[in-house]
Amino acid sequence: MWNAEGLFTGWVDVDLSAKGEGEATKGGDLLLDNDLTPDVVHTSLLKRAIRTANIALDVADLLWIPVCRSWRLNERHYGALQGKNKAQTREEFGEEQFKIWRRSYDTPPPPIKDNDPLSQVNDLRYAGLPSELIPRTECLADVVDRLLPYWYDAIVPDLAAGRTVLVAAHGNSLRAMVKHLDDVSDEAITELNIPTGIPLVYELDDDFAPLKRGGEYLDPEAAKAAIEAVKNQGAGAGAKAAAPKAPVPPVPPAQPVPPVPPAPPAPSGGRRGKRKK
Ligand SMILES: O=C(O)[C@@H](CO)OP(=O)(O)O
Repeated sequence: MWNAEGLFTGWVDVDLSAKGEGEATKGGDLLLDNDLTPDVVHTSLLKRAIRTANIALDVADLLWIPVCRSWRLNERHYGALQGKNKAQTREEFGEEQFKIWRRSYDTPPPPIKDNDPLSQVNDLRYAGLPSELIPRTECLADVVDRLLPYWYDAIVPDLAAGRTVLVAAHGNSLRAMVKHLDDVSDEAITELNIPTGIPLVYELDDDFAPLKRGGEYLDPEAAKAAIEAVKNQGAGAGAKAAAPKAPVPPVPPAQPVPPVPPAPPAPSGGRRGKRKK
């Protein structure tokens, strides 16, 4: 629902829109059409992933399969940007900062305050977690760090037992998973976007490495268009102004340097510095 409204979502438990329900139904059809029969499903603790899985599995008549849920599959925590409008944020802070917050590997958005109504510190579903494990913001590197224990301890054992595993998660938590699977560099991952609702299939070898790098979308044409749409989220009026047909105004010779947008407060958590692959 917040994708439709152009808002940063992160750990806020926003529901599926009618469009999202339609995508999930199509996802179930694609599983059926491709004879893909998951033996087990892993989801985040967020209802948009849980409902996506349920709708798709219902279509495939597989609602009965075992389910595991974990906060480690949750969307990347968007810190103080949660609930903010993407286009407005891009306009206020500029294209570069906007892209850094959305897609950089190791720069998290400013942290959310614990007393912010969109903070998750008092959310019942994380009551069993030590407070320091509940993110106040995350960069993608932080997501890789919290996702990998789940990959090794929960998903790999299912794969090792020969099971077909369905993972229903989120654009950025799945970017973290793909980064691990395909061994994508910290630079290259900034250009990777994962769309909603289109199953992405990885066949893995005995070492749980992909037989085909990048996997395979079950509807490659729809995926291509949807990837572009995700990439351009928040582009709004700026994108229209930059469209090829728009005349490019000449730059006057003595153009004053525009003021640098204010730097966000230093994040309290999150990973900084370069990480090895
Ligand atoms: O808002 C979010 O949580 C994510 C996923 O919808 O958006 P983005 O693609 O901007 O990282």
